[in-house]
Order: sequence, then structure tokens, then C-alpha cells
Amino acid sequence: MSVKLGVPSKGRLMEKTFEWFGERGVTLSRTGSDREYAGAVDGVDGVELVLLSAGEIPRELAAGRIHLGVTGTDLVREKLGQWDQQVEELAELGFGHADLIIAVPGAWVDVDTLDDLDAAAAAFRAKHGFRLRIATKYHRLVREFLRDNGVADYQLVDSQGATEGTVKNETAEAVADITSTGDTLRANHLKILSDGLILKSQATLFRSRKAPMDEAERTAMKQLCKLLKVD
Ligand SMILES: Nc1ncnc2c1ncn2[C@@H]1O[C@H](COP(=O)(O)OP(=O)(O)OP(=O)(O)O)[C@@H](O)[C@H]1O
Ligand SMILES: O=P(O)(O)OC[C@H]1O[C@H](OP(=O)(O)OP(=O)(O)O)[C@H](O)[C@@H]1O
Repeated sequence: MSVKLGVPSKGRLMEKTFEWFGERGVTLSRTGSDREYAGAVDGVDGVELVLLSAGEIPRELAAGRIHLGVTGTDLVREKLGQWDQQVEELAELGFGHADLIIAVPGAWVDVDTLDDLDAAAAAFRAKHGFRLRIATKYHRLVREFLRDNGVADYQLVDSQGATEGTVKNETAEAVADITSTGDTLRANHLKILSDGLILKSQATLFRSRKAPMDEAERTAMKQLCKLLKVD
């Protein structure tokens, strides 16, 4: 059998990943029609390309269904409990940089820090009879961060996309989402708390600690890691 390498199936992450491997002599490509999720690997034997949603790569690594995978560190830390027991970071790839942050309405002039947010949350509950809502898809990371920073009087509301719009839509008072240029936050009149950085993320090559390998796969893995100068 071959070493399975999971790579994001579309967009900038896929293109940059193809480039990163290409620069190291391993050519990844999509094959078949535009819509067919099939791929090929040239430059090393015994490696198979598996095109997957970036969000599903952590789970596939943890389940041992792929041996290697490229995805954002944010997704691995969010989706896998005790992530470092399930996967190993082989290399940071230097693209896909994004910060997971907490932001509140720019009009909240008295709220600039987590302590301010904690005070605002208590006041909000007293006034409205329900807890201040923070919209996010990063439930695990946000809960851990707020717990470690002593913010308790809030509730998370799930938002799987267009998270910055939830404040305008009045389904949340604050957001925890990734930002890269900051354009989306600015356009939605939100400001980052001065101590509201939860995690700095970038695209990373991970190796599964759970995927068994036969002799041929071990040899292919060694060759690939040598070419990529990782390990
Ligand atoms: N604007 C951005 N700039 C840089 N990196 C980003 C940006 N948006 C998302 N990312 C990163 O890209 C990775 C994939 O994000 P996300 O799951 O939102 O992608 P997607 O295209 O929606 O993928 P999916 O196929 O799972 O729907 C994450 O690690 C994230 O940190
Ligand atoms: O700081 P910026 O450069 O503006 O980028 C940040 C935006 O990019 C991501 O959204 P994406 O485009 O993945 O769409 P989504 O909101 O539907 O997840 C993220 O969720 C932010 O909304």
C-alpha cells in the first residue's frame, strides 16, 4: 500500500501546498475534470494524494486514515483533544497565516481588554437576563482561552461562516474568528481586544501518530521526508 498524503482540495491552501511540495521536487496535481477530486504525486514512489476539506484533515489524521496531512494549526488544535498525542508537526509551511482573535463592536469604548469584557458580560447579563453571546466556530479553543483568562459570564453561539456579520444581525454581541488582513473586522465595525489573541495559525504539515505503516510505506515515508527535508 502507499503513504496517504491529505491536502486541501481547493483554493489558496491547495495551490500554495502544491507550490511548497513542487519547490522540493514533489509534484502534486489534480487529475481528471475540474470537479473530480482525484490527484497525482510525481517525484517520489509510493505516495498517494488524497484531496480533502481542510477542516476534515485533522480527523482523518487522528483516525489514521491518512499518514500525512496539510492543514491550519488552528483546525488541528480545535478539532483534536490532546492533539499532540495524535499528530506530530513536521513543518510549518509559511503560508495560510491567520490569527484567532476575540473582537467586540468598535462602539464599545469602555471595552478594550478581557477584563473589560468580563465586566461588560456581567453588566450585560444583569441588564438583559441572558449571557453575552460570542459567535464562533472555534468552540474548544475559545472556551479554553476564556476559562484561562477568567471570563465566565458568556455563552458561545455557533457560527460556521460570515461570523463577523452576527453582531450586525444581532445574533451575537462579540465574535471569535480568524483574521488575516483585518479587512472583514474593519468592514463590520469590530475591534480586537488588546489581549484577545487566542492563537497564531499557519498551514502546517502534520504526521499521524495513529496510521499504521507496512514496510513499503515506511520506505516511501522516509524518501518523502528526505526530499522535503523534514523529520
Ligand atoms: N482569510 C484567511 N487568510 C489566511 N488563512 C485563512 C483565511 N481564512 C481561513 N484561513 C485558514 O485556512 C484554513 C482553512 O479554513 P476554512 O476551514 O475556513 O477553509 P474552507 O475553505 O472553508 O475549507 P472547507 O473546505 O473545510 O470548507 C484554516 O486553517 C484557516 O486558518
Ligand atoms: O482578515 P481578513 O483578511 O478579512 O480575513 C478574515 C476572514 O477570512 C475568513 O473567512 P472566509 O473567507 O474563509 O469565509 P467564512 O467567513 O465563510 O469562513 C475568516 O472567517 C474571516 O471572515
